[in-house]
Amino acid sequence: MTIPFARPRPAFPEPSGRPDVSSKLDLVQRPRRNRKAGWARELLRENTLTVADLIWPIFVMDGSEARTPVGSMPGVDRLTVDEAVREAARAAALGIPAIALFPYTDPELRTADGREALNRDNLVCRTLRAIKNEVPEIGLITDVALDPYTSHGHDGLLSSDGRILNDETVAVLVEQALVQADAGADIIAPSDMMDGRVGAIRRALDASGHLDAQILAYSAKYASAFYGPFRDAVGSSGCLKGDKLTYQMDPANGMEALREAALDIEEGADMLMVKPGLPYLDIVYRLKEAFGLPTFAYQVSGEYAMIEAAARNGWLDGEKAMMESLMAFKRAGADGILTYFAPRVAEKLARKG
Ligand SMILES: NCc1[nH]cc(CCC(=O)O)c1CC(=O)O
Ligand SMILES: [Mg+2]
Repeated sequence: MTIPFARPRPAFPEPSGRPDVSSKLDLVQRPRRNRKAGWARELLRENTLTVADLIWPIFVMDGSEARTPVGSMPGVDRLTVDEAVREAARAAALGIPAIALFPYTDPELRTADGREALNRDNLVCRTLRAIKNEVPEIGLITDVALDPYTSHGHDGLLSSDGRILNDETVAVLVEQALVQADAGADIIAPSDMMDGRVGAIRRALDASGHLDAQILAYSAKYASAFYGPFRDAVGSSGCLKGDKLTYQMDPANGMEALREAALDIEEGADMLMVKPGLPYLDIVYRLKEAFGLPTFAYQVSGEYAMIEAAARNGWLDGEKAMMESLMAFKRAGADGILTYFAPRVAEKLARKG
């Protein structure tokens, strides 16, 4: 049998008498040679993680000069707009290329139709304008989906018999995307998983002059338990009725991710996203291999929470686990990673020089 990447193995000679314990193995290849010292490991390393690989998701809330911790995400705070501007400036100074914004909407403003998503003065729009004004060099990504704004916590509109209405939802998402682009979003990221939304958003952006607004399509977004802490952060865990299984993907499916991504590319996606991250590295790899489009992975809230929880319990080395998890995304072919660790990683990489 020939083994790829290895030389054919000669048949072992018949044992003759007692084994000679002092004898050396007859090996031509000794892969450990290439790991013998730090300089050799550096020289031969196949992948690198740089600050340019990082996208930082942040949570914004109403008010001023305040931060409130997210209980299930130790180390992560919701930020008022002025604090978000300060953090954006810090991120830009560290070399983080882009920030993704997620709003904690006042529960009073949540409605069945999620109309606050279309308010040109909503939290996301105010944050976009403030950061664009003060930190114009950083890229701004906004999430297109209704869950931060709906009273039922779903990403789309709900019919009276409890179904998520696809085409009706897409019409609202198009408006939401336009409102975000008008307020200064550079990258529009639909995370709702409705069919046809990428094409509809692309056409509307083009028709309104936003030819340069990029679309980062959450093409393969799975119905995942790892979003739990995020739903706390944006305040939708309390109100979410039921589950998202009729629009987010089944964790058992891989081929379906290829079909979803192919459709989004046909419809005009500039970049693809896989979400969650670490449990779905096979999907990252397959999408990158199949399409070669810029492909991102989202190390989601639950992944962050698991590493932080174990680290804070002293069960693992948090810094090392953080770096290893991010390198794994690069090895799988990701062009970048959305991660709540972004500023910590950026600081660590900067210290290394
Ligand atoms: N459209 C909502 C959205 N956008 C990003 C996340 C999760 C991100 C995370 O867990 O960090 C979710 C949650 C969900 O689909 O319920
Ligand atoms: Mg789709």
